[in-house]
Amino acid sequence: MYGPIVRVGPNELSYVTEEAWNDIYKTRKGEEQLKKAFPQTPSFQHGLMDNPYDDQQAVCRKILASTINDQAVRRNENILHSNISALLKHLQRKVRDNGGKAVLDIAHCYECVAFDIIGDLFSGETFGCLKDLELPPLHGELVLGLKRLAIGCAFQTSALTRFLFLRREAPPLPAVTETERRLKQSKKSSEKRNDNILSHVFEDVNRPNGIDRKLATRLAADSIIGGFDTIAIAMVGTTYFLVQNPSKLATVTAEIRSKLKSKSDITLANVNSLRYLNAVFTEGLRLWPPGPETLRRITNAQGNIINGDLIPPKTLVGVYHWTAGRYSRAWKDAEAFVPERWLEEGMNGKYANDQRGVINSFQAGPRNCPGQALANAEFRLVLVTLLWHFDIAAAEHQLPDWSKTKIFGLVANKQPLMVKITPRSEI
Ligand code: HEM
Repeated sequence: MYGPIVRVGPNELSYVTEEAWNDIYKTRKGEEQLKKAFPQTPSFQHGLMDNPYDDQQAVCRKILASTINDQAVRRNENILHSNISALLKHLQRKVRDNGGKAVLDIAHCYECVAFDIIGDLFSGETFGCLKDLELPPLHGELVLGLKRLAIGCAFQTSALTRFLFLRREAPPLPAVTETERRLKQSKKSSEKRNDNILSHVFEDVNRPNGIDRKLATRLAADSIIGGFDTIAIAMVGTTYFLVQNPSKLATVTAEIRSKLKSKSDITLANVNSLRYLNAVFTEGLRLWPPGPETLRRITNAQGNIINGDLIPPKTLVGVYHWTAGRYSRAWKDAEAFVPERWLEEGMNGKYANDQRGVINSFQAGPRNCPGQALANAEFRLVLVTLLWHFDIAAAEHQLPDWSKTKIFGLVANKQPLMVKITPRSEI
């Protein structure tokens, strides 16, 4: 068993402590923030996620965050509902066509709905996934992009690999190409709905001292990169743990159906108050973080105090989400799915000694996730809609053990999740 600080590479430390979150990711008065360690290729256009400059990052963040924050999500709640309804119709048809029950890959369904929602919020055009429940090639290209990023991060760590692999121009990111395509299209279209991410980001370009077009394109693209798959992964992981733990599934289903009497009660305001569901979400993220590895930071030129020690300059440091969520010295029953540990009864009882602060699923500090409100809303609305309409169960008696899943940098290897769905009997 390793301790909470592990040297995971010649120049890299991994931490699992609450203090490390503060020291690595938060801003300290009068001190420069620790920079993100991202692969740097010549003339690469930074957006938000990979922006190494504190001042530019803060400007970009303000612009993007205003398009996906709580208010923006509430204003666009109808977009979430219309896409979720499209998914629901597919599920209902499959059940009807199969004599009252269907076995399907729910992971694929989640990927389709999440991709269409982000497309719709982005510029008012979905990716068409929910038409025939099919993902376009762009989805695979985006996943590949994240894998390439993981390889780039590894190459960044040594002078030799930097010289060999990172001195050439990087090919355009698929999300940027898609953003440029949509920009052209929106110029041609006469029917514009301006309350979308792309329009809001480009509004800034036209302001005095606004950001330039190249940066705006890359910034808008970051919302696709950050939002196209993260929520789907959170939903798949959580559904896996729910069908693996039928008593927890029964508890959350009962909460949903008892609090929301009719279909029209499935609203953002109502689902936010479901306390067991909230605990399910948090626990799902603990065991199945969408970015399981870490986004490293690099210590400053004079070094930094981290977890009480002075760490030399230019050392890579980070908290690995997967490791922190499953660290058995921080969690009782670390590998078990126990939403109760996030509820008062668990916090004051059996799980009182859990070190909840060793995870921050949406990160901490000035570079935490600006998509949190959207993730919270979408996760809840999709899961609630599914469990309100259907009884679900694992299709196989013996579920594969996902704790052995291979992790490739920022992405865990995807696998299908076959579930059996039947209409809830009382409807
Ligand atoms: C369950 C869903 C999600 C999780 C768990 C998640 C998690 C995270 C985490 C951990 C970071 C920090 C990365 C770092 O270390 O620097 C981050 C950053 C970011 N996320 Fe999310 N995210 C989710 C959904 C979304 C969505 C839906 C969007 C956009 C629509 C989004 C956009 C971003 C962006 C743009 C950043 C970079 C922020 C910055 O550097 O200032 N995320 N996210």
